[in-house]
Formats: sequence, structure tokens, C-alpha cells
Amino acid sequence: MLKISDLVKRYGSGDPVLKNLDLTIEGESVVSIIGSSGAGKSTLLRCINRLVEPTSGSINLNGTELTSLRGKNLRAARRKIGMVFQGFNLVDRLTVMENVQSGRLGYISTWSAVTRRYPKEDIRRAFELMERVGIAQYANTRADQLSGGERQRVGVVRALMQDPDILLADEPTASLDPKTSEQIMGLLRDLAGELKLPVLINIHNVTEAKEYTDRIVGMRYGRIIFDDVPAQLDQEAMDQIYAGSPHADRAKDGAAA
Ligand SMILES: Nc1ncnc2c1ncn2[C@@H]1O[C@H](COP(=O)(O)OP(=O)(O)OP(=O)(O)O)[C@@H](O)[C@H]1O
Repeated sequence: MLKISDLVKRYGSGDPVLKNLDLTIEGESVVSIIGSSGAGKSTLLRCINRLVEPTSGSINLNGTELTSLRGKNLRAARRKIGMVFQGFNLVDRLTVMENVQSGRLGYISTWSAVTRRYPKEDIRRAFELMERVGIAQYANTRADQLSGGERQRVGVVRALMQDPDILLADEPTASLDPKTSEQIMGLLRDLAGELKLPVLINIHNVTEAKEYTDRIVGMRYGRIIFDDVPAQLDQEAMDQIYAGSPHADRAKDGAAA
């Protein structure tokens, strides 16, 4: 279970971009986060794996408090959080297998990683996952030879090779054409069910959020103002989520204080 409580993030001395945010994700649900540009969606995702340092509050994953971890313990916790990126973040000159195996870094010895002598079990698991997402035939192909959709499948397999407890996806389809984008969203939804994995997706495409996710979290400038099943996301809720600006919301905060 992921339980976020009273989370605040402030960059430098600016206004907080996450304002006392609470969010709990249980089981294998696929949750999307929607909201205007600048609402804080990426910041929220990046606080969870500590690519961004939270200012205060708690992020607890299956009993481990993530915000206080340092060094070795932080690296171990990060291994349990898979991340899929908008730009795929592959190493272009490496093969698909090499990219996929980089998800095992931290689990295997430096020597195995440098010499690319991957454990047999890791190769078996990689092929199993690559078969599942339809890229096994590209195992020895350089990553830069693949299409966007294939590259994102590599990104998904690499994240799954970490044997994660949760999968975070930061705009995973934003660089893809509409059809490929739907395929990747369908894949994330299906994998969540098959692997019993919670998936948290930051996404701009509300139609896809409604179709492929179980729950939609709507953010407006640092706050969660909607959290419900897709069927409840009506026009009024959409207007609330996408109205305003950080400046207008700050002015309202000031008036309420
Ligand atoms: N490294 C940073 N330093 C300072 N401010 C930042 C930094 N990263 C993000 N911000 C600011 O924090 C706010 C929230 O940004 P964030 O990227 O989390 O929003 P978002 O909802 O993901 O937006 P988008 O949909 O455009 O990606 C924005 O005002 C942004 O300018």
C-alpha cells in the first residue's frame, strides 16, 4: 500500500507546489493523475521515488517510510519503485536486452553488469516479459532502431525487471501517436492486473485516463480536488480541475488565510 500524508513540496523559497496532500493507493489499481500544466503531477510522482526531495510529510510504501531513507536503504527502496518515462530514457547505443537488464542494476554484482554476464534467471525473466509485451524478437537490436511504441515497451520491461512493488508512469504516452498510446495504456492496465501491481500514471489525455484507469485523481495547483472512479468525472468536475491558475489559487489562499 502507498500512503501519502500531509505531503508538502516547495522548490527553493517559492510557494509550495504540493500543499498538504493526502493519497492512498491499495491493491492492484491503476490510478491516473490529471490536471493542468504546473498542477504538480510530476512533482508528486518524483517525490515518491525521491527524484525530488519532499519538503515535509510522509510517503509510506508497504510499511517503509520513504522520506527519511538515506544511502543504501534509499537505493534498496528505489529498486521497489518502477518508473516509466515520457521520453523512454533508454541508452540508444545499447541493445534491448542490455537496456532491459539495467533494471536489475543494484540486484546484481558490478562485475556481472560491466561484463554483461547476466544471471540466467534474469535472462529468462527478461525474455518472459519481452514476449509478453511483444518485443522479444528485438532482444539483440539496438534501442535506437525501434519505434516509439517499441521503445516504451522496453521502458516498461526494464521497470518490471526491478520486481517493483509499484509502477509510476510519468506521461508514458505523451511522445506516442494516438493508436500506439492506447496500446501502451492497455498494456499498463493489463500488466497491473496480471502482476497484481498498483500503477500510478501522470497523464494529460483525459479520454485515455477514463478508458484505461480505475480511478482518477484530479489535481489543481498542489491539491487533490477530485478522487473517484472515471464515471464520476463529469463536466463540472473537469471545469473545477482545469479552471484557474496558480496565481489565482494563491490569491484565494491568501484571502482565506
Ligand atoms: N526543479 C524545479 N525547480 C523549481 N520549480 C519547479 C521545478 N520543477 C517543477 N517546478 C514548478 O513546480 C510546479 C509544478 O510542476 P510539475 O512539473 O510538477 O507540474 P505538472 O502538473 O507535472 O505539469 P506538466 O503537466 O506541465 O508536466 C510548476 O510551477 C513548476 O514550474
